[in-house]
Amino acid sequence: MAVLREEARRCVVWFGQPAGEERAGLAQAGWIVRVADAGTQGGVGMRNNDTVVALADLRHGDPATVQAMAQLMADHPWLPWVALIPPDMSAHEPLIDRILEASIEYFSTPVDVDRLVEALARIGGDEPRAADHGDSGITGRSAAIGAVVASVRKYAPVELPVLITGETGTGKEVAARALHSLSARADRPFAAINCGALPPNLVQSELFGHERGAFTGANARRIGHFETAAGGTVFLDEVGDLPLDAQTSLLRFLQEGTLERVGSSQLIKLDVRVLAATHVDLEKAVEQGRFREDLYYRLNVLRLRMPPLREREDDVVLLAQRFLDAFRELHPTRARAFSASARRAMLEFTWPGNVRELLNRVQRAAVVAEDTLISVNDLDLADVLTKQAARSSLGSTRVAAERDAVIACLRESRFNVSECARRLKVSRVTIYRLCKKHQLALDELR
Ligand SMILES: Nc1ncnc2c1ncn2[C@@H]1O[C@H](COP(=O)(O)OP(=O)(O)OP(=O)(O)O)[C@@H](O)[C@H]1O
Repeated sequence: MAVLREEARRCVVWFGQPAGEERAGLAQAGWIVRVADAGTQGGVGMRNNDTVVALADLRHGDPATVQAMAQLMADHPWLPWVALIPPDMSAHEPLIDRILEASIEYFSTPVDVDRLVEALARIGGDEPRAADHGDSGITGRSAAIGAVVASVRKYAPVELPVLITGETGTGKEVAARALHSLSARADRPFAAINCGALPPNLVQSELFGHERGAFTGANARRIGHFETAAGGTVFLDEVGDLPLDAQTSLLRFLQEGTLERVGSSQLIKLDVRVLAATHVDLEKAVEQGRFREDLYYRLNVLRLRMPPLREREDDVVLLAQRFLDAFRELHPTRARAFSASARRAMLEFTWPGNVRELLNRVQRAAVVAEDTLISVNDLDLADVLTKQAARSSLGSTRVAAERDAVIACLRESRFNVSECARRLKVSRVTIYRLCKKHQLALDELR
């Protein structure tokens, strides 16, 4: 029996009246515009697999429509909102404040339609599944992760080592698994070994195995990770932590495809692809004599750099929502999505622990959240917004100081622009530019 699947659509629920040009721009980018008004109750014709973004067009903020927006917000708290704000918008009513607080992006009117389309693509996704990169298992829609996936697809079928670099928690192991699963070795074993976690005296035997009686306590023959992964892939995480004797054995394996178990002189031929990762600077380790230069060149044939999360702004909220959805499948929680300030804080934060830290914070927030929306406090990121506010007030203090300095100097120079420019050691053009920037009319100042 044929199974009919409804195609996913992208809809903007527009509270207000889109101009012809706005409607056409969105339609061209593949968005269906549904105009909503005071009569719109709860249901706005969304289907489960549709991507929906709500738009508060405050050019037409009549109280009944604002009320309908607030109702939709209450019924569907996880809906993302954007707001269009007219330049002459007067004092806020509490309902409008709530809408602005819930909005991820604001646009002053007249609207720059290209920017609006870009924002909607960011919020709602370019294509319904663009974030999954097919079968690679790597999630993200940022340009940086797109470049990683392109390299992974190129490197996967090539039988050469790949050196994966990147800060802790950036997904180096995820990338290694993708290289394996997209290679011809996909149905053979994948062994991930954290070299830094192995006791130095046991590294050789863990990797390459040992014979019975090879050392005190070796009561039986043991097969190492390389032999266990025969035909497949070995991923050596923190390869810079390998002791020098293990580096020598690894180099021989890469050059000749053979290994010796500890306590044996018999050469074993093996087909294993080696992937390695490091979060430390291996070049420096080579300079300091802690890492063999010849091994470094062997491992570094193909190089993959995993970008830190702070360079993947477009992925942060997407990954957070994925982690929350995965958590919801396994555990009971009220949380379904993130508040607007939580999203802002996630975008502002620099994520020193990268994707792993994001995963941990989201899981913790899902446990402590008492609402359907995860708040900035649930994520323990309230400080981030406080610092941002302090920075922006510092910015506005600087602007005010610049304005005051220009006015004072103009007064002292009896409004002679050339004299003022000389005193401030800038050009006359700069004085005119500053007057324009701070909306200072020379005639009115006199
Ligand atoms: N693109 C991604 N999509 C989904 N989950 C990801 C992604 N990247 C990383 N993760 C998750 O983040 C966590 C850390 O990833 P991973 O262990 O691959 O990082 P790493 O760079 O190898 O870290 P370390 O340097 O500490 O070994 C894992 O739980 C992983 O599943």
